Amino acid sequence: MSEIDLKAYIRDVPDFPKPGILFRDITPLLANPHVFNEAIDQMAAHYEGKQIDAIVAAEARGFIFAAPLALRLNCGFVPVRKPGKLPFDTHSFHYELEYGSDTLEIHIDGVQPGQNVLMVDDLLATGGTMKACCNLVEKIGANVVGCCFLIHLKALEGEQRIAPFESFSLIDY
Ligand SMILES: O=P(O)(O)OC[C@H]1O[C@H](OP(=O)(O)OP(=O)(O)O)[C@H](O)[C@@H]1O
Ligand SMILES: Nc1ncnc2[nH]cnc12
Repeated sequence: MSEIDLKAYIRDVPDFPKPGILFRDITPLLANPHVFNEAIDQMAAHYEGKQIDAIVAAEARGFIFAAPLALRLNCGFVPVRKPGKLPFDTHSFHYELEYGSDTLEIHIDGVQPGQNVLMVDDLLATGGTMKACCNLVEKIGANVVGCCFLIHLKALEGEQRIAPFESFSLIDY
């Protein structure tokens, strides 16, 4: 069991990016290689022994955890990006958030039907982003093995929103 208190490396920034939002800033954790490494180790340990072919994550903060975790689990990393950023043919998906809507894209050959896919992001808030990504992966015919987060903001009920997909987080508020 690790002695590192991961939560101690998250900085609270009130009223960012808007009044009333308490922003959970991951940059102190990222700045410390021992702590960052411990977070990736704990994520990898949770999925040890599971068959995972690929990790899918949305830009930008999701990439930070998805890439090292993919190397640790010896599987591919497939990026989901904002419109117009991916160079090859894409599936595009539009989704509703708590306030407003957004569009994301994935390469058509990024995930193959039948693959087991682990979804990764830095933070689960309303679950809108993750639910949209999971729905897309399933529409392609792949299986979502689980959804892995560094941080889970429980009061926003994102876990219920992404159900029945399983979620796992290292730090809960
Ligand atoms: O559960 P939700 O309500 O969907 O919110 C969580 C998402 O919000 C943040 O990304 P953001 O859109 O701020 O983009 P960024 O990673 O580029 O900062 C975070 O990295 C998650 O992807
Ligand atoms: N409170 C929060 N802190 C950091 N990132 C977020 N993304 C959505 N809500 C957030």
